[in-house]
Amino acid sequence: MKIEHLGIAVKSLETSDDLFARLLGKGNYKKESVEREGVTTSFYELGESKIELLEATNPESPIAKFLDKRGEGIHHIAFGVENIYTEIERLKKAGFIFISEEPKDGADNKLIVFLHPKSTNGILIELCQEKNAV
Ligand SMILES: CC[C@H](C(=O)O)C(=O)SCCNC(=O)CCNC(=O)[C@H](O)C(C)(C)COP(=O)(O)OP(=O)(O)OC[C@H]1O[C@@H](n2cnc3c(N)ncnc32)[C@H](O)[C@@H]1OP(=O)(O)O
Ligand SMILES: [Co+2]
Repeated sequence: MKIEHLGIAVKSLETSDDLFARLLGKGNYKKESVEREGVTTSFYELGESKIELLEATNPESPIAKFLDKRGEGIHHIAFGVENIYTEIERLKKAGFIFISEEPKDGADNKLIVFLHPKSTNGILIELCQEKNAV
């Protein structure tokens, strides 16, 4: 398991892409919308991990609700795992609660699930696995 990405909620990708390009000294490598999640993402490589900027595409988006409640900032930590199904079972046995136990298509060619922050010390944790690894 590794930190695959840090998810950061932003109001405007245009503004934040400029800020992160200046901060990291390089541009994003991908911009991708995932309508099911109500987000447009913008990815930056950072060694073994990535930064995923997230802009809401509609007011019902989890990102829109997060921004309304907490403003811009770190939204979630994504763990990269070898086998998402094995990890779901392991974590369920260890007492963690999933928002949905069924992996879904995420951005950047991943399968993803989320644990509920109430079972993870108030931190939204995402598990993600390369899609072509299954
Ligand atoms: C495109 C996919 C991409 C990828 O990597 O591939 C992504 O990462 S998509 C990211 C956006 N999608 C999600 O976040 C999906 C999972 N999130 C959810 O299902 C909801 O956001 C949920 C269930 C965490 C909260 O939704 P709810 O409608 O219950 O909102 P509330 O504001 O009522 O929150 C309830 C409770 O949870 C706390 N909360 C909400 N968001 C976060 C967060 N990001 N980190 C920590 N805690 C969070 C919120 O403060 C409430 O706590 P309370 O003590 O009741 O105030
Ligand atoms: Co993510």
